[in-house]
Amino acid sequence: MNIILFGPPAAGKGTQAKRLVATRGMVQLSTGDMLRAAIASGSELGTRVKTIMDTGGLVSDAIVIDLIKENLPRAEAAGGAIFDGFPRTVAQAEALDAMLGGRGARIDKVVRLKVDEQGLIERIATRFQQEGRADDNPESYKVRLAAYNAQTAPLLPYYAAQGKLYEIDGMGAVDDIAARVEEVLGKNESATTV
Ligand SMILES: Nc1ncnc2c1ncn2[C@@H]1O[C@H](COP(=O)(O)OP(=O)(O)O)[C@@H](O)[C@H]1O
Repeated sequence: MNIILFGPPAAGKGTQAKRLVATRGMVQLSTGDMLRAAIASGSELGTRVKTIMDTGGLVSDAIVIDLIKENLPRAEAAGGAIFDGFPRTVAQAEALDAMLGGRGARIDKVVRLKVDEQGLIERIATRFQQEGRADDNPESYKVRLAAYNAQTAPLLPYYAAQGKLYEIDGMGAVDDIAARVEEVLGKNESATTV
């Protein structure tokens, strides 16, 4: 099973992805983690993306599509991928469909974590204090939220049209949200339609 965890920045996608890695043995494919690893390693790619990431912009589709492509075989071997922070544009979603299709696979479900904006702002302030991620500062976070609304939110009708979109309440305790995700993954009935 291949799934996408969907939602605005700081919605809790990474936290839920890690739970699914632990409970289901799936592989988390987080383009944000891959890009941060590239920066930490001091690679040429890392140097190229650092400023864009720190200021909250999106890196180019070609870069993140390549990162996903490199990692698909590993997820396939484990029996499934959890896409976290990818796709973020319609072009990325189309490339993902093509890449999976070429391997005889597909996205099975898209789980949207619905969160309120005030909740996100509080989360990000806490995470900035705890983890010190450069792009969690208030200015960059505003840019990330704007990028989500302009470029990523249009993926909701894209996946709804494919009958793959499931929406859950992303507010509350991590365990409660994890239970909602599990419920959706176990479901056979039809997804949200728009
Ligand atoms: N799929 C992607 N397309 C473009 N840029 C990306 C993508 N994934 C990650 N990035 C870059 O990495 C940053 C951090 O992403 P991520 O770790 O997913 O954090 P969050 O979900 O908290 O915003 C993004 O703001 C963007 O600059």
